[in-house]
Amino acid sequence: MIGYLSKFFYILAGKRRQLIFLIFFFLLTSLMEAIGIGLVGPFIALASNPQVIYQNPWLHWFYTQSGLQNDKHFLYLLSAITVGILYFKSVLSFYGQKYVFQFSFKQQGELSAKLLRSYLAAPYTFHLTRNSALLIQNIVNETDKFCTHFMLPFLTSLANITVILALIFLLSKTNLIATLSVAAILLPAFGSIYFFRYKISQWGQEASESNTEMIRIINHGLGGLKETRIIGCESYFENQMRAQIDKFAFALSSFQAFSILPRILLEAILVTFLVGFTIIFLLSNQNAENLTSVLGVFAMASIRLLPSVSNTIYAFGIMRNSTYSVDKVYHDLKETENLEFERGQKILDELSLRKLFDSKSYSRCCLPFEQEIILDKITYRYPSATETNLKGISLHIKKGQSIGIIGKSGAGKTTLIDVILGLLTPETGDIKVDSKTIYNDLRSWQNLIGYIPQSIFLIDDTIEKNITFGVPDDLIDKPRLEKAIQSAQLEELIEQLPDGINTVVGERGVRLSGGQRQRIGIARVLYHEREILVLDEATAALDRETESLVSEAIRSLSGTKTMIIIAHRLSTLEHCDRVYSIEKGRVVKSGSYQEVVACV
Ligand SMILES: Nc1ncnc2c1ncn2[C@@H]1O[C@H](COP(=O)(O)OP(=O)(O)OP(=O)(O)O)[C@@H](O)[C@H]1O
Repeated sequence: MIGYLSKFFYILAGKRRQLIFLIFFFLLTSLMEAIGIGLVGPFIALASNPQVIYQNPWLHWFYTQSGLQNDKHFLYLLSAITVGILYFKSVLSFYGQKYVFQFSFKQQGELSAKLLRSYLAAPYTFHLTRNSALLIQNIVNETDKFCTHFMLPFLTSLANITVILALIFLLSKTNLIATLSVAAILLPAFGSIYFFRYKISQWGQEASESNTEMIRIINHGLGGLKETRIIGCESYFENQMRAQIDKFAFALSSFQAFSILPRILLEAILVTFLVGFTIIFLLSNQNAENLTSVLGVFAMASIRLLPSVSNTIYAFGIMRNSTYSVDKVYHDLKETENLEFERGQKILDELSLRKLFDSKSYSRCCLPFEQEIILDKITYRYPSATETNLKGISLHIKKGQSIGIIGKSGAGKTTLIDVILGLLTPETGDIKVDSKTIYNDLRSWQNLIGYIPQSIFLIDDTIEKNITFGVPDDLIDKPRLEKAIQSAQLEELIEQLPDGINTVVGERGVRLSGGQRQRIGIARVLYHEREILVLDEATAALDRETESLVSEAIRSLSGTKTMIIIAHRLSTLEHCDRVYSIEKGRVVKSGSYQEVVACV
């Protein structure tokens, strides 16, 4: 558990001051509680025999200090102090608990945001090996488990443990043998958690894994709804889901059933002990007055001790059950932090983002680009690939030029584009802009680029938000938006829609045709007015007529923009200044459109 606590403190880095404050707060409330309960014993003894004032040196001292002349008045004063302290403690512990809840749930939100940020900043290769269901599970469920099933029980058990220690100390002052007996009863209950610790962790892991699997199955079934419906395999996904639900239910119910066991045992053993203690006390003919006061303290202590102990045992169980979540959150934060550091890639803060989208300061966010881009002997191999995917590729692109890249399926065109976009880092070779490597400041290089992939990603929002993608509302440039819509041949479509540019396109743009989605992607890149345009089969989804109109719009940019275009339809590359033909990760031919295409 100590190892998990160090992970816990790593995850909560920067919050140590609040944690220390909380721990002190709990110590204070426990102290108040101990004093309150400690006063109950003398109070009962005093009520049944006022002579105790003169027998007990503490009470006698207090009595003389109070200046009261009457035993009864002293009893009233003592009862008022006892009740007052308990009320004060109750108010204090209410606010303490409230603060703990506020702290925990705030941390959950911050942790989810921190994880999302880490995933967004992580290298592209990180995402090539991770299923998004796993990331969703980590951001939403594991952070929830970390906060509500690890941090919250940890903090409340700190409070409970201080109460337990204070009460045991109090008991030991009253009757040492009885205290040792209580300790002997409590130890096996704590021991049961220790004994079953691996099983408890395993149940937690199984529940988490089936949760991830459930998200994955839902993604598959609903994500490919058309295919699912036509093939008729709905029950295939349903059965997969049921299998995971069974696993999840088994893991959760096993843990829940186990976690109440110590509490039930503890209650039974403690009651047996109290009854046994009373009988032994009576049989040994001890003073009944002593018994009343000792039992009074014991009864109060049991009322408070029993819930504290069973809550602590329950909390330990829950924490143990959530260690898998702590591991996952810790692992991903640590891994992405290292990767981010290695790559020097950073996420723009609010101010830099606004600068980037503000046309007045845009150029200051970019790498200076006046002459040329040089790709110098780029080699790249995917982490899971056995063969090198790009083998010493060199390209030379002058500012304002358009180059075309052709090649059979699997030749390495998209891989090359991903290297140019800065998503994949080459094993050897360099990309230079005006003789400066882009790898010293990848973000400034990416700020120069506009990208249109084979299939455009649309958010479930309005057409306007999809075109201006990521631009804060107050920075949306309306005339620029109109111009982009016009150039991407979207005017007619928008006019037909009842809500025009404010029409919501649906998840991944389901309410639009493939060609319309692609044109929104083209409008997006035109709106952002980047210096370099990278088009990966950008017009492939368009019909011939729209394609020629859109291609015309793109072509009209040649000379002003630098373009890197991948196309299967060779006619799309006709206007390119230079065409490169790629085969098995190598440039096999380059030259003018006529020189290269004539050989294909
Ligand atoms: N994530 C990956 N991990 C391992 N290998 C990959 C990965 N992505 C692509 N590859 C391999 O890299 C090679 C080049 O793929 P790439 O997608 O660049 O080809 P392409 O020329 O763009 O093909 P297409 O025209 O069909 O899109 C292929 O052999 C492919 O199997």
